[in-house]
Amino acid sequence: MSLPGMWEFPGGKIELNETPEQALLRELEEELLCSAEIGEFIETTEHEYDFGIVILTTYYCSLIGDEPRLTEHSEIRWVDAAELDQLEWAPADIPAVERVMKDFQG
Ligand SMILES: Nc1nc2c([nH]c(=O)n2[C@H]2C[C@H](O)[C@@H](COP(=O)(O)OP(=O)(O)OP(=O)(O)O)O2)c(=O)[nH]1
Repeated sequence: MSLPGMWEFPGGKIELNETPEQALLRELEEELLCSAEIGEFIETTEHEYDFGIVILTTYYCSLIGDEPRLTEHSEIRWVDAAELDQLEWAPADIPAVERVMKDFQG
C-alpha cells in the first residue's frame, strides 16, 4: 500500500516481543492464509523511503500444505529465481533479489 504496484516478498512489520521468524510466520498466515517452515536467512538491508526507513530481513521458506491465497494484495505470483529481475521490486528488496538469483544460478 505504501509502494503501490511494486513487487514485495510476503511479510510485514515485526511486533513487540516477536522474533523475525515468528513475525514472518504470522504475516504469512494473516495475509496469505498459508503455513510455512522458515529456512535460511538471506539478507538484511536498510532502505530510506520518503515515508521512512525500512529494515528488511528476508528468509527462505518452505510452504507447508495449501497454496498461498490472496487477501489484501492485488496480485500474487510464483517466479523462477532466474526471472526475478524481470519484475519491478520495491527498492529495499533489490539486494535480496540479487542474493536469491545468485544462490540459484546453475
Ligand atoms: N512485506 C514487505 N514489505 C516490504 C518489502 N519491501 C519493502 O520495502 N517493504 C516495506 C513496505 C512497508 O512500508 C513495510 C512493511 O509493511 P507492511 O504493510 O507489509 O507490514 P504490516 O503487514 O505489518 O502492515 P500494517 O499492519 O502496518 O498495516 O516495508 C517486502 O519485500 N515485503
